[in-house]
Amino acid sequence: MSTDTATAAPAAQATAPDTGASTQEAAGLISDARSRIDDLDGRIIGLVQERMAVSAVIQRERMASGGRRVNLAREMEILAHYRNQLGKPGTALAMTLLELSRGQV
Ligand SMILES: O=C(O)C(=O)C[C@]1(C(=O)O)C=C[C@@H](O)C=C1
Repeated sequence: MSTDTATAAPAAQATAPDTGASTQEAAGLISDARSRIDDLDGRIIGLVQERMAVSAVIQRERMASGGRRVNLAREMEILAHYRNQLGKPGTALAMTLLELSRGQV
């Protein structure tokens, strides 16, 4: 077994997430930005879960009153909103949100 320092990474390198950067400065910036992204993703997931809960209330109320789970006209509005704000990938995002909120149709 080799104890060569070239192959034995220092503890800090072994535990730090791989940023792909080749300077400490860049690695620090990337790590900070990744923390912000992790925070944003946590908030986005929380908002998606909140959206799902609100959607469930609407669907339950509509079905209890004799309506259908799905309202296609409303879904068209939502798809257009996301497409207008985010471009074509926005449509796919809205479709995913709708599937999470009301299941597959
Ligand atoms: O707005 C409604 O009527 C809903 O039921 C909510 C919602 C949505 O999650 O946005 C879910 C299902 C419908 O097909 C349309 C929209």
